[in-house]
Amino acid sequence: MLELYDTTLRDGNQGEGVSFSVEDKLLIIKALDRLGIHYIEGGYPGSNPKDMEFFKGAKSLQLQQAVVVPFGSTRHPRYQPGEDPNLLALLDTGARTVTIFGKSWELHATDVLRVTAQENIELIESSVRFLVENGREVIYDAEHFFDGYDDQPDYALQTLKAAAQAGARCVVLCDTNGGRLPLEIQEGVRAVIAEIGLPVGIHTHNDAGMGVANAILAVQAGAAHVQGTFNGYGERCGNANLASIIPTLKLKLGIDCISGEGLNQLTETSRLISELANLPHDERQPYVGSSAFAHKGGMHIDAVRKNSRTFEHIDPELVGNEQRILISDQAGKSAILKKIERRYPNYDKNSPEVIALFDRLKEAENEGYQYEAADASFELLTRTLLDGYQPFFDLLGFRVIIEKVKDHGIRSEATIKVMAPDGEVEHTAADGDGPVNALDSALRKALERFYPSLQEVHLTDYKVRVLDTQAGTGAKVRVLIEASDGREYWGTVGVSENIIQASWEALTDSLEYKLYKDSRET
Ligand SMILES: CC(=O)SCCNC(=O)CCNC(=O)[C@H](O)C(C)(C)COP(=O)(O)OP(=O)(O)OC[C@H]1O[C@@H](n2cnc3c(N)ncnc32)[C@H](O)[C@@H]1OP(=O)(O)O
Ligand SMILES: CC(C)C(=O)C(=O)O
Repeated sequence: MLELYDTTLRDGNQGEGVSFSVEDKLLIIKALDRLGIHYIEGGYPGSNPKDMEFFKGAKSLQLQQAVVVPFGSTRHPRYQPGEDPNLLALLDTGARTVTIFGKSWELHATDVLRVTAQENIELIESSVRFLVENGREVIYDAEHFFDGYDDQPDYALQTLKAAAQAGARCVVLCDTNGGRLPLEIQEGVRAVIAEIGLPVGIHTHNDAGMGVANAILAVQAGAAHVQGTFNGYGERCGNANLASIIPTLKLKLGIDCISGEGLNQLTETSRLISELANLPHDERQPYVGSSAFAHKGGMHIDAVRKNSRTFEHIDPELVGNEQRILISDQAGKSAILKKIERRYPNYDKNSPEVIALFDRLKEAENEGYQYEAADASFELLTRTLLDGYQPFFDLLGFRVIIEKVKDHGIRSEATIKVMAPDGEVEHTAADGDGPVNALDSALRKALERFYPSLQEVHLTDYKVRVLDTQAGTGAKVRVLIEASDGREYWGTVGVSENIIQASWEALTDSLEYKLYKDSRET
């Protein structure tokens, strides 16, 4: 069985902008355990009090299968093993498996540790032996193995043999600088397997964009343990991305490293980790990004409607992801049919309704509307054209006042008049941080009496894009709003030369969609 070793919480945490709290780490460990990861590197206890603290909390975790591992280095040349603070910190965690790294490249021994090549071998041997004699299972990470092997193959192998003779359970070959190419990795792994009677692991970085490819080739060359981080977090360009490695191993190479149910949780887990890292999820990530199975070209959408295998390398559900159809000016009638087929199963490409919607879409996109991120506006447009949908409210008028008095702040106020379907007219006013906020508040004030569920809606994103920059301040703008009611997110769009009008369109679509959605649910 191939071992999966996750180092998001240690090497991933070395990535720019990534810093997990103890609580984040505990949540991530539970998610990785549910997924089926075998080893989770939790942190570097010799590095900082937060990581030491983390290992105290980790002891009480009830995990199904994952082993939580602390990470550290071989002893410092200044200390004997029994005095080395870093080795003692590893023992202090109480973990039964520990990982330490040592130098495989003579350059690092002489220029960084400032010891001789032979002294470096002794550091490795004595550190591993000390941990083994203290009852620990040791995973030995050979830092810069491939650079060292390229420079002096015999020396690099000697460092591994020192770890093996001292009792390491497994040696992990690292492409620490991330600059090696797949065939070099394959050759190195094969050479080590031929020389060392231990399971061999792989740990690669992405500095040449080869992180995942290098890990996969290593496994094909016989590596039995693969390290990586979720979402590819890690120092510089990051580590090999486990969210790509795992499905590739399981689905392409048939390596049974994770269960089918585990694999189904891949997208959810990757998103959770982005969330806890407080970083935007990379939607272009293979397998787990929302663009991974999103089709935009009209011909491609036509093909996936006929058979999804034509443009999908795997079934997205296997990794917990889903197919998405993007509506844009590059869509054809098949794209429209795919979007509406559940509600209107009897339409085909020649239905006048479909042609009308297609023509309106092309026109609207030409005017600057973009429905790719505005599914809710597209749904309302569809319902209006195909079913004569009647909106829940009708705007009779609004006025926005922006007032600036010297030495005082700027003030925005909106008044609004709307009519509900029963003919009742509501006239309200509200202040706001800016004109759009004032309009939003006045509109809600007017409508919430009729439709209390609008209180659940909040705007989660507001984006303005200038469409014809050469027109200066007279340019047309596109406003995209994302809203949520805590259960669902939806996007709406508005376009105008007037930013208030564009915002108004997107805003009203967003409230209208909530009412439409609620009416469908009841
Ligand atoms: C490839 C990797 O990702 S390996 C992991 C790298 N991760 C980190 O560095 C994050 C955690 N590191 C830390 O918190 C700190 O560097 C500490 C606490 C470990 C050490 O802090 P300091 O004692 O102040 O040392 P500093 O960071 O300045 O220098 C690193 C020291 O580690 C030594 N060192 C580097 N690799 C090894 C090794 N494999 N074995 C033993 N010592 C090592 C260096 O020689 C240097 O010691 P020196 O100053 O006596 O020459
Ligand atoms: C020491 C190892 C595991 C490492 O982080 C690397 O080589 O990148």
